[in-house]
Parts: sequence; structure tokens; C-alpha cells
Amino acid sequence: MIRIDSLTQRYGDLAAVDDVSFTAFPGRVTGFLGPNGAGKSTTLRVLTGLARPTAGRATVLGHRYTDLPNPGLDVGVLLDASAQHGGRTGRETLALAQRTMGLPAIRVDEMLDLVGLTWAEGKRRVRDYSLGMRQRLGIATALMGDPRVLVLDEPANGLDPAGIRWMRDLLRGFADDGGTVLLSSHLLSEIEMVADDIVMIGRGRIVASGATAELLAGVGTLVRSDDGARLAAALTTAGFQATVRPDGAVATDADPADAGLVAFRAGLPVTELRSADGHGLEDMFLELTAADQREDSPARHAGLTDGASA
Ligand SMILES: Nc1ncnc2c1ncn2[C@@H]1O[C@H](COP(=O)(O)OP(=O)(O)OP(=O)(O)O)[C@@H](O)[C@H]1O
Repeated sequence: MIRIDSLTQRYGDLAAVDDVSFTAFPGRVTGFLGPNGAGKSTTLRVLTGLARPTAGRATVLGHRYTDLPNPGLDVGVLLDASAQHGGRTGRETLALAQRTMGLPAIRVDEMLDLVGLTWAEGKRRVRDYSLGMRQRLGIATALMGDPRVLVLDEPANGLDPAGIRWMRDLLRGFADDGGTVLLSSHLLSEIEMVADDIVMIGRGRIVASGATAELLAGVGTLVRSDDGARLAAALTTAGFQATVRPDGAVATDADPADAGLVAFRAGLPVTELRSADGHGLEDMFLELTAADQREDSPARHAGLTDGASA
């Protein structure tokens, strides 16, 4: 299990991570989703002891990462595959990790096999690896100590479609065996395919979190009039959740009949009214991110911003 509790990380005036709380549970893949600069890497750096937080706490299996005696045996980490030492061969990279963790030398060959790097590729220097090969090598290092928790920052970067499927199957298998997986991505399609739970972050704050299926089901109804802001306000006043999408339509948890009635009572002619089922996570992600970037948006009052446990 991974717990992030009221985590804040400031750089000068910027709150790169602003009071973020969520939990990643065993047996589940938790997708940490957000646009560039949202605060994902900063959160993962604090979680893995590379940065000290301004406030709050991040723990793996109940401990701070830096308090784990041999962290590689508990948590596998891949933060930046391109940062691996270019002068070492893949095999040397793995051998270093194997010795650091006090594991038998056979683990090097086992891990090369597991991630689909050949004997010849293992002998090549990392600087001659493609990004996809570096991701595979990074995964091999992360899995070396047979950990119960995996923390991965954008692991699909550089992988070809077959590699992406391989990664997805690997993470699924790891979680199905009882492991905890936290992976960050700005690729909605990637997260949607693999994550049981999603934590969405925008500008350092959680904008939504929960089971992937529930987040999708929560989209509800789409209603449009010529004044989206007034319509959203009327729906919110009537006790419904409502978010103005970038295209001006309002997404609400009211059913279509209630949404139509609220618009009628507010004197707003409805130009479109339909179930929003079938909207992909991408729409929702864009809505929530856009909403997060507007101060005092309806979404901020819609119960989607409480940073509840995933
Ligand atoms: N060491 C630092 N000093 C100052 N600002 C920083 C530092 N590290 C990160 N930031 C800023 O904090 C914010 C969050 O960055 P972070 O790298 O955590 O985002 P991210 O969600 O991982 O984005 P990406 O998908 O682009 O990797 C950004 O505005 C970034 O410029």
C-alpha cells in the first residue's frame, strides 16, 4: 500500500504539489494522471525519498521510503529511464542493483529474460539503447528485488505498441498477484486501459479520484444552452454536480429530465440534452483539468476535489 497524506511541495512561490492525499491499494493498479507540470513527478520523487516535502507525508508499506532498510526488496522504482548511466552495459546496470540488494547473480539473467532483452542486448552499453529498451531495463531493475510495490513514472514512454501491451500485461499480472502499482502518465488512453483506480491531478491539486469505472459512470448528462455558466450555477443551486466543459456544454449528474426542468425553471432554452454515457475518460480529464484551471469553478464545489482515497 502507498499512502500520500496532505502532501505539499513548494518551490519558492509555486506549490508544485498542494495538499495532495490519496492511497494506492494492494491488488490494484492506480493511475496517477495529469497534464504536463501537474505535479506527478514531484509527488513520486517525495514518495521515493528524492525530495523532502514542505509538508505532509508519503509512505510505502507504512514506512517512509528512506526508512526502509533495503528499499529495493519492498518497492521497485522507475522514475526516469533515460537517466540510467549510458556508459554501463545493461547487464552491468542490473548487476549493480543485484549486488546492492544482496541478491544472487542469477537474478540478472532472470530479469533480462523477464523484460525481453536478449543476451546480446544485455552486453550493449545503455547509451546505445532505444528509450523503449531503457524502459525495459528500468523495469528489470525495479523488479529485481521481487518487491510488493511498484512506482513508475511514465513507463510507457518510448515503447512501441507491442511494448505497451507487454507493460500493461506485466502490471496487471503484478497487481493480480497482490502487488500495489502506482504509475503516472499524461496519456489518458494508457491509464484508462490498465488502471483500476485513477487519481487525477491538475496544477498540484487532486481534481478527482476513485475507481475508474465509477469515475466514468459519474459523467451523467450533457445539457447545453446559450449560457453554460448560468446553467451550471442553476444545477448546482438545485443540488446537482455540474461542470462547464471547454465547448460550453454542461456535464451534470442530474438525469436528463431533471436537467431539462432546472434549465426551464431558470429560463434557459435548452439546445441539446442527452445522456453523456459513452464519453471517454479523455473528455472527463479535459473537463476536470480545465475546471481546475478556473478559479471557483462549479467542479470545485462538485465533490470532485476532495482528494478522497482512490
Ligand atoms: N526542482 C524544481 N524547482 C522548481 N520548480 C520545479 C522543480 N521541480 C518541479 N518544478 C515545477 O513543479 C511543477 C510540477 O512539476 P512536475 O515535474 O512534478 O510535473 P509532472 O506532472 O510530473 O509533469 P510532466 O508530465 O511534464 O513530467 C512544474 O511547474 C515544474 O516546473
